[in-house]
Amino acid sequence: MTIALHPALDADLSFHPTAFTGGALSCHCQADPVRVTIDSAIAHNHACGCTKCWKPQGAVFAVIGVVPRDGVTVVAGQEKLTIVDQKMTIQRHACRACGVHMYGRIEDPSHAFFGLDFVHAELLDGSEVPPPGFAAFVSSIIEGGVDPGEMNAVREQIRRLGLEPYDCLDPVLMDTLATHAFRQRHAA
Ligand SMILES: N[C@@H](CCC(=O)N[C@@H](CS)C(=O)NCC(=O)O)C(=O)O
Ligand SMILES: [Zn+2]
Ligand SMILES: [Zn+2]
Repeated sequence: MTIALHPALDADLSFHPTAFTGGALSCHCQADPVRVTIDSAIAHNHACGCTKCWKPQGAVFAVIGVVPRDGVTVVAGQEKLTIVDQKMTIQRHACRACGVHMYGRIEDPSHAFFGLDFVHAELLDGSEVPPPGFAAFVSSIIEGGVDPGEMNAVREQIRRLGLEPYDCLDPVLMDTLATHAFRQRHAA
């Protein structure tokens, strides 16, 4: 049995790396979409199973990565944007009309990922997008409604795509968070 993980994961098992270095993201509104430009490649692109990240209809995973916030510019529809939950570490700026999250921003300067914005590559106009490198917050899909009995099959499905399923972030990002925490705790 296979389940619909995300269109980018379900459609093609052999992802094509790309030389993508920027472009424009559009929300799903037919009329007057919100548009956001990014001026760099997307790093750490991954699937995220948490309940907070935006997913397309029917998907249980989001696909999301990071870009430097200085290169993220809202070029149309600023008035349609709203912050989903001000209390979250990641302030997700979403289109009020269609619900798509255009970018997620960390405003706390002491956070390890301050300076990076989270974006969904699938919203880019017509460009090939970077392949996800791992699956994060996999167990969280249960909170989103997936039957816990399906988890072995889901993790197998992810591994068959050549991705490693993690229940938090991957070791590179977890080590970055831990290193930052150590340095903050032991700062002179
Ligand atoms: N189990 C929780 C996990 C939420 C979570 O921690 N999400 C991660 C990955 S996006 C995070 O960094 N969240 C910070 C935030 O949303 O501000 C859920 O599914 O809601
Ligand atoms: Zn919209
Ligand atoms: Zn998430």
